[in-house]
Amino acid sequence: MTNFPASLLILNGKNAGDELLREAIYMLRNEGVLIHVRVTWEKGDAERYVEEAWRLGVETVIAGGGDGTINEVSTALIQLPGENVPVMGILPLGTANDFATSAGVPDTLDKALKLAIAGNAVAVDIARVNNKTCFINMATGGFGPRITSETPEKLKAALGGVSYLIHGLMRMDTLRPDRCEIRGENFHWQGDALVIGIGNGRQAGGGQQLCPDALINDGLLHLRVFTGDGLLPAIFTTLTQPEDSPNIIDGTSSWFEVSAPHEITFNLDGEPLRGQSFRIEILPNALRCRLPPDCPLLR
Ligand SMILES: Nc1ncnc2c1ncn2[C@@H]1O[C@H](COP(=O)(O)OP(=O)(O)OP(=O)(O)O)[C@@H](O)[C@H]1O
Ligand SMILES: [Mg+2]
Repeated sequence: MTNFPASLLILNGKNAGDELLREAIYMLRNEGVLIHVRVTWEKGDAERYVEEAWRLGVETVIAGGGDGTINEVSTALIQLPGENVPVMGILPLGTANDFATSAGVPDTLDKALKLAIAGNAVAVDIARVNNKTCFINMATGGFGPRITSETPEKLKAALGGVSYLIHGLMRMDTLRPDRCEIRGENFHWQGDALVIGIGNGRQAGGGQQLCPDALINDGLLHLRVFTGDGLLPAIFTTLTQPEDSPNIIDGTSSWFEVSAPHEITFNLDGEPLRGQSFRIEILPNALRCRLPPDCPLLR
């Protein structure tokens, strides 16, 4: 184990009291593995710790948290200059962990830690919105003020992944289709959209496979639009039997432009972004990530 590359674990503060994790880290250190640990308190902390990791020269920065933590760590990593940019490892400790789950990252602490520290590093894509905000997993968009707001923290803490489903049902009444226009390479669609999913990865919202064919190293974004008149039964059929649904538009492109006469809220790996026009582009091979050898998201 002493030959394992040095790591810095960025632990989302929500998980700071995890005693099993503390034991696992001490055990690794006893075996000679160099692993620093930093704990976040709010947005922005992860970015500073990524810079520190880079200055320390560690080979791996481990994102210990959920999709939001992975988002912050990966976004900060792609901004680092030079050649010695650390690789990203993933320790799934969030509520939904959509990216980690769909990537096949083990959900047991020991296995996930081993993979994060010493797994095979693969170049993966990241998506950038309006030249600024990034997402590594998925952007989901919809109309209505509350549709993509984050599941309340208390509900998440009490119910875990199920809370997304419940919260989703609670806010169904706010779902309403609205006009929008979407362009991409060889792609143009205009109509009434209910939900828009643009994926680098495949699933969001605690297991909803919005872009089932997406790969994180194909240089492409996968688009799925749920169209229709906003009747709830339609979206349930659509989610359960997508192949039979007339309410689905699919597309792939290295970029998409979405514009609408009314405000859309996009949820980028769990963080909201509102606006009327979005340009989303893929940045191919933007960072390296330690993933399982049989990762279903790799081509
Ligand atoms: N100490 C802390 N306490 C509460 N929130 C924190 C803390 N540190 C960072 N955050 C915030 O946590 C959010 C990211 O949480 P993350 O997505 O990792 O977990 P999650 O939402 O529970 O999991 P998932 O997104 O997989 O469902 C960010 O908005 C970040 O600013
Ligand atoms: Mg989150």
